[in-house]
Amino acid sequence: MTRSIQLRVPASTANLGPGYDSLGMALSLYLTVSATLSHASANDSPTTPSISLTYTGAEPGAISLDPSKNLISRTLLDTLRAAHTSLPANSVLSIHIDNPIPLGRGLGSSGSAVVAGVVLANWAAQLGWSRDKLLQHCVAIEGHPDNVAPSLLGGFVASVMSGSGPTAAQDADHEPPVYTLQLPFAKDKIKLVAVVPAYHTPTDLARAALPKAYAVGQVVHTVQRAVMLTHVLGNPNVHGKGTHLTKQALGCLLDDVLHQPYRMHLIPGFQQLKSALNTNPDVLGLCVSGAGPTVLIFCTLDVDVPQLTSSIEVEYAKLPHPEHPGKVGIDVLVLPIECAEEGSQWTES
Ligand SMILES: Nc1ncnc2c1ncn2[C@@H]1O[C@H](COP(=O)(O)OP(=O)(O)OP(=O)(O)O)[C@@H](O)[C@H]1O
Ligand SMILES: N[C@@H](CCO)C(=O)O
Repeated sequence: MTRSIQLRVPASTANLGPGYDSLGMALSLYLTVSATLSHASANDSPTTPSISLTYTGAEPGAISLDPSKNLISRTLLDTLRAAHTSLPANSVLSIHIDNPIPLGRGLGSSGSAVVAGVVLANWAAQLGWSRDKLLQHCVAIEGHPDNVAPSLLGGFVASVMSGSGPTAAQDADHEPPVYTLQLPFAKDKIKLVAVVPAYHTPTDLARAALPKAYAVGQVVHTVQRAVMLTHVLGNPNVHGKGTHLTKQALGCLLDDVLHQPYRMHLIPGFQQLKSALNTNPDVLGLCVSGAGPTVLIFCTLDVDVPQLTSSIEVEYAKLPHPEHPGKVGIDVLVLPIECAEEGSQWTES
C-alpha cells in the first residue's frame, strides 16, 4: 500500500518591531514537500522503517540529507516519539523538499520546516491531530510561536504562550498552551518589501545576544507600541494625523528597544538602511524581520520598487561583508512580498 502527501507551507516574518516572540505574518514564499509512504507486503520479513530525503532550493550544500539531522525529518521523528508511535515496520518514507526560503535570514525557514515535519508526522502515523494540536506541538519544538503560528494558520497572527517566559525550552514532549489571534492586515493600503542581504544571522546566536532583564521604561515603550501596532496595520488611520497612515506614526510604532538594538552587531546594514530611507516618502517604516538580517519595509502602494532597489543596493555596497573578511559590499535581494492569507495546505492521496 502506498500513501502520498503534498504540502505547502508559507515563510514568515516575526516580531514586526515591538512584537518580539508575539507577532508574525505569513509571507507569499512557500516551502513545498512531497512525501510517499510505502509498506512492503505483510509476507515479507520485518525490516526497520527507512526514510530517504531529496532537496532542491536554497543552499542545498547546507541542508543535511541524513534523516536524523535534517530539520524536517528530525521534527517528524521527534513528533512520532512524543506521540508514542513510530513509522510502521517495513515502511519506506520518501520525502522531497523544495525550499525557496533563504536559510538563516529572518524569513522563518526553520519555522516552516518544523511545521512541515509535524504535519508529515501527523499524516504518516495517522495521528488525527487538529490544527490546534499541530500548533501546540510546533511551538513546543520551535520554542517561540511567532514563526510557526503564521506559517501554519496564515495571515497576521498574535500569539501568547501560557505560563511561559519569552524563551521557553524547546521540548517536543512538553507543549505549552498557545493562544493565537488572526488580525487584519491592510494589504490594500500597505505594500511589503523584504530586503534579504547575502549573509546569515543564526537565530540561536541572535537570541543569545539579548539581555536577561529589561528596565521598566523599555517594557512600557514596547507594550505601548505593540498594542497600537496590531490595530494600525489592519486599519491604517491614526488619530490626530488625518486619515492616512503617516510615516511618523508607523515609524514610531515599529520602534523596538527589546531585541533590535542588541542584535545590531549581527545585522550590518539595518541602521544604514533606516537612515537612508528616512526621507523616502513611500517608505512608511521598517523593522528587522525575525532575527535578521532581512529587513521588512512597509511602503505605500505608490512605491517605485526599481528606484527603491537601487537606493538599497547603494547602501549595502558600502559595507564590509560580515562573512568574507576584507570584502566590501554585500549583495542584496529586494523582494516585493505579500501577506499570505492562507496558512499551510496539504492534500493526501
Ligand atoms: N527546508 C528546510 N529543510 C531542512 N532544514 C531547514 C529547512 N529550512 C531551514 N532549515 C534549517 O534551519 C536553519 C535556519 O534556521 P534559523 O532559525 O537559524 O533561521 P531562519 O528560520 O531562516 O530565520 P528566523 O528564525 O530569524 O526567521 C537552516 O540552517 C537549516 O538547518
Ligand atoms: N522572535 C524570534 C523570531 C526568530 O525568527 C526572535 O526574534 O528570536
